This record gives sequence, structure tokens and C-alpha cells, in this order.
Amino acid sequence: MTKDQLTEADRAEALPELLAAGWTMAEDRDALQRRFAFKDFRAAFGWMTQVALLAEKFNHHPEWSNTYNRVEITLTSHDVGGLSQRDVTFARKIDAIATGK
Ligand SMILES: C[C@H](O)[C@H](O)[C@H]1CNC2=NC(N)=NC(=O)C2=N1
Repeated sequence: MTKDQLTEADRAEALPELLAAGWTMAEDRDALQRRFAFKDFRAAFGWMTQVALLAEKFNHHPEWSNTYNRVEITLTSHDVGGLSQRDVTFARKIDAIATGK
């Protein structure tokens, strides 16, 4: 997987699907953000635990915060200073876990 920041062509290919799924582009930086709401804290933290294990497996880590049943998550690649293919892949996997796929 490339270590580079996404090109315009990469973005045109990958972003529409993620934006349709509920991700938004951060206003102040090259990053993807999404808010998730779960039934309760247990469900939110259980999901976070699965995402944390995934993050360790892929050595790609989210910026996130949790308040009771809500999680706000930001994906960006610190080493390239913006979005890389790793963020796209991670976002898709995160969505798959959240929807139980
Ligand atoms: C040393 C280690 O490989 C780096 O710190 C990794 C870990 N997880 C990471 N996660 C994210 N989102 N961006 C990075 O640049 C990054 N770098």
C-alpha cells in the first residue's frame, strides 16, 4: 500500500462512497470524520475495542473521543500529513464493524 497522500484521482475514486456512508471531510485539515451513536456505553466501548485491535493490527490509529454512547472519530495519516489509502481502508473496515458486516 502506498505511503503517499491521496491524489485527486484517488479521492474521486474513494471518497464518494465514504461520504455517502456518513463520513465528512474535516474543515480545517485533510482528514475524514464521522460520528457514531450506539445503544449505550457498553456497545460504544465494545465497538471501540474492536477498532483498537484493528488499529494495532494495521498500525494505523484513529483520533477519537467517546461520550457515553457516542464516538467521534477522525482518520488521517500523520506521517504523510493528510489522507492516505490507509485511511480509506480503515474507514471501510470501521463501517463494516459498526454495521455488523
Ligand atoms: C511508529 C509507527 O509506525 C507510527 O507512529 C504509526 C502508528 N500509527 C499511525 N496512525 C496514523 N493514523 N498515522 C500515522 O502516521 C501512524 N503512524
